[in-house]
Amino acid sequence: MTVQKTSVEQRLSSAVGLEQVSHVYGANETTVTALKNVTWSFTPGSFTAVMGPSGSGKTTLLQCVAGLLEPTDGSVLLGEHRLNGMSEKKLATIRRDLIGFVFQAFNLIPALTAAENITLPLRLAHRATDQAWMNELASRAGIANRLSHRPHELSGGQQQRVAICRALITKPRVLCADEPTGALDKASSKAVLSVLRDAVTELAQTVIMVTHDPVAAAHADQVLFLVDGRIVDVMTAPTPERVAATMTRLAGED
Ligand SMILES: Nc1ncnc2c1ncn2[C@@H]1O[C@H](COP(=O)(O)OP(=O)(O)OP(=O)(O)O)[C@@H](O)[C@H]1O
Repeated sequence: MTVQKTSVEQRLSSAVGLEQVSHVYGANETTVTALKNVTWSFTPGSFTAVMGPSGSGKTTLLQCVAGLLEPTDGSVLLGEHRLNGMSEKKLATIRRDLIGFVFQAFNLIPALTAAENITLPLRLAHRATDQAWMNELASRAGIANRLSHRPHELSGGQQQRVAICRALITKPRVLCADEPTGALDKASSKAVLSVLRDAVTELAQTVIMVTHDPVAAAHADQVLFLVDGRIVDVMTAPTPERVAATMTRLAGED
């Protein structure tokens, strides 16, 4: 089954719209088609998990959404901005202002404190720090008493929460997270997922998270399932058991 949303209303009310997005890596006889005609609308203020077998195109999809990768075909719309064909300069500004990205490996700067890591995107953009916002984020993430620590003095879960604060400090419209709990134990994962959930529920963020973990996916409002570069199923109000059952079924069909 291929699930696609195409109505004009859905596109107009979307935080991110993908229209017939395809992506092919490589050239000539060594090409890999990672995404095939994906059309989807991510509703503002929603939490979406993206799942699928290894190599199904999840990271490629997330990178297209974040403007880190230009699809070989189709369009990516970030609200009113169409990313295709945009100059690298404009794209960099859009990424800086409208997108937050969280990686499995945290990617914090070791020599900077947690507070300095969080405010780095603002300093790079020559913007002042809104101290009240910084304090709110840090306290929501439960790291307010860790702000003067360097990354090596923090647990993995705390480092990921710093990374989420860093992604949210610019108040981006969309937060993209690529396996944010992939390197964390159960308790740290839970804490990180609750920060992402709060970002959606209380800060009206749009969160798109790639994960392999059915428990993590169950924190989302909906789960997109990718197989071979296509959305093949969508689940709303997911539970770990239903997500795991769908993954097992899809692996069997693969
Ligand atoms: N830079 C690249 N050059 C060539 N092929 C690539 C490149 N990046 C990804 N691919 C291929 O594109 C396909 C989709 O990759 P992608 O990383 O998006 O999948 P994924 O679902 O995120 O996988 P995983 O769960 O293993 O991280 C795979 O077949 C992969 O080998």
